[in-house]
Amino acid sequence: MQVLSSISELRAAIRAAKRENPDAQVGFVPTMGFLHEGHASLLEAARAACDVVVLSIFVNPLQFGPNEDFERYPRDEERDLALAAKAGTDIVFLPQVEEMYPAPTRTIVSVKEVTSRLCGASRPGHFDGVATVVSKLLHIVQPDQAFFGMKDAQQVAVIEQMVLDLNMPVRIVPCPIVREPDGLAKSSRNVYLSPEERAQSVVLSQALQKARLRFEAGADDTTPSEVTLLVETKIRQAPLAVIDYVEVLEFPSLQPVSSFADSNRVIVAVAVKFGNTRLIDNAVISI
Ligand SMILES: Nc1ncnc2c1ncn2[C@@H]1O[C@H](COP(=O)(O)OP(=O)(O)OP(=O)(O)O)[C@@H](O)[C@H]1O
Ligand SMILES: CC(C)(CO)[C@@H](O)C(=O)[O-]
Ligand code: BAL
Repeated sequence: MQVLSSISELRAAIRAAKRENPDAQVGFVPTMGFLHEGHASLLEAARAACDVVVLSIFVNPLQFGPNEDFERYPRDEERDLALAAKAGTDIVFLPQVEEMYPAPTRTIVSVKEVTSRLCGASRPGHFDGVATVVSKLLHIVQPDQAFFGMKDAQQVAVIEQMVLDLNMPVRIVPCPIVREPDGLAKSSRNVYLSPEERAQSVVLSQALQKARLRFEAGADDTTPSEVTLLVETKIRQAPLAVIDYVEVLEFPSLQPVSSFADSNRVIVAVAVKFGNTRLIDNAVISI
């Protein structure tokens, strides 16, 4: 496995791999590091579908708000490289901030409408930062396929819209959410939780499970506000949970649903704070 920190070295390595096999399919997994089984599942999906697997680890300052956790975001390069190697990665791109942003960027990629709700509303500017860095990374790596986790379902919708609108020649592959045995979605930020918060964080997945069961019992005789209330009531059973949002929207447009009779696919999306730690989770349900 090659570990590279400059854009020129990375481009040379990908060119060399393509010289060796001109038909090589390049798979790309962008991350912010502190890798866990969720990231490993993306690398394994890339390994299964592609000949060359490229992983990027970059904590992107552009997507963090002024009062967010950029400085304290967990980092562990040695552990990340061991996990990446085990998952079959060929090339790891580990740039410093100065390599990605040698000067203040004057070009921002801003995706409209799909960013107006959920994390787009709670974290102003966040998706401009994500779309800009993902656009840069896609231009640098030029993969055939790029793999993203559905834990960040709005991010998947944003990137799919960007790739469509800007005619980027890459296939976006959404991958399922990997969970802890008790249901909590794996996330680098889970390490911030105190033991008490960790125990209570299980309400997110339990609340989404309740929503799933409600749809299974019959989508025709429920409403978005009833599902929202069901989910909020379950989350409020955790005394330390502070709800940021609970929303039921059409997926992937992320626009409001008036009645389930008119929708094929909806997302029940939640963001909940435990102390300073903000967790997100969702269920995408076909009706
Ligand atoms: N539990 C998971 N299952 C599947 N994919 C995941 C999971 N967690 C993260 N990913 C995916 O890994 C990629 C990189 O995400 P990132 O490095 O931000 O990890 P994270 O654990 O989501 O961190 P954070 O704590 O910032 O939410 C994204 O496409 C993300 O959706
Ligand atoms: C896609 C991404 C690597 C861009 O910084 C980040 O938003 C993430 O880890 O999901
Ligand atoms: N996984 C999304 C990256 C972020 O929270 O900034």
